[in-house]
Amino acid sequence: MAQVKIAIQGVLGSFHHQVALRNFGDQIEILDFTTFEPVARAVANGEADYAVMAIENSIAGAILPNYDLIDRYGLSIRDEYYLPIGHQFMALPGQSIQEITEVRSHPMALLQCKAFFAQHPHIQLKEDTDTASVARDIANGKWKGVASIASTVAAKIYGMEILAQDIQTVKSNFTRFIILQKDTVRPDQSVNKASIKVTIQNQKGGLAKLLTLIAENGMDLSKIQSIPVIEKPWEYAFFIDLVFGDHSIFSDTIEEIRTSFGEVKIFGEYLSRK
Ligand SMILES: O=C(O)C(=O)C[C@]1(C(=O)O)C=C[C@@H](O)C=C1
Repeated sequence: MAQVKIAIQGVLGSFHHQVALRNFGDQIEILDFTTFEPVARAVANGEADYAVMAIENSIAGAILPNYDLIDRYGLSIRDEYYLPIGHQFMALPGQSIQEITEVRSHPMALLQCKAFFAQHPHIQLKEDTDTASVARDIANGKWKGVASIASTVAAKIYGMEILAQDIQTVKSNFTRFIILQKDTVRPDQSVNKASIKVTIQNQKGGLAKLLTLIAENGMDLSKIQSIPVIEKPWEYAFFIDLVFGDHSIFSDTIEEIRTSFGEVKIFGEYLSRK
């Protein structure tokens, strides 16, 4: 039987890879890419069945460009996954932290460890494609003086020594990933979360009106993110996550938003995994 193809950003041992395994099991084919855009494209053109995509982190915040990718490539959200993230500071075995002059990692990983590097100003920070690929490159190139921030799994795979454990600024650190597919997911009535996009013309009290409508319908707004509408300078679209108890209340709310604001795009209706 053909294996399910999952597109991810990052290599074996990256956090995306770990979510793909936890969500789909190990009988999968991984299509790995160095950036997020080809991940979205692979799902849109049918090369991959699903994508795993990080969307926000509890320390570093939202990965804004990914909202735009979901929108532009017309992808649907079928599920979400919250992965606890522990960042390990690792290098070739036998070195001390004092001997490390450079650390390379994914920009989101570097952001999550800002406090640690403030205490080690002799280490230069460099952005790279993903956490695990740097561990792999250090191992292959036998680079001394260079470290990576990656997972314990990546340290094991690439034979790195962990010099400092769990260096993220706050120990309890989570990244929320979404699982994407090309076709619209047909939700059943048990779903209790939805991701939508509403565009509001710049009018007095527009956003307040939208938020009031959501609150008055008893919906829990779990996330709101404004993204500029690039063709129309200074106009914004709002990406909103709603959590609800009753699906019919969600449907009614969407109708009310459509009546007041025009187009509402639904990216997906799924189960909240928080
Ligand atoms: O570099 C990795 O290992 C990734 O999977 C990327 C990524 C991200 O995009 O945020 C995933 C989780 C962590 O927040 C840090 C990096």
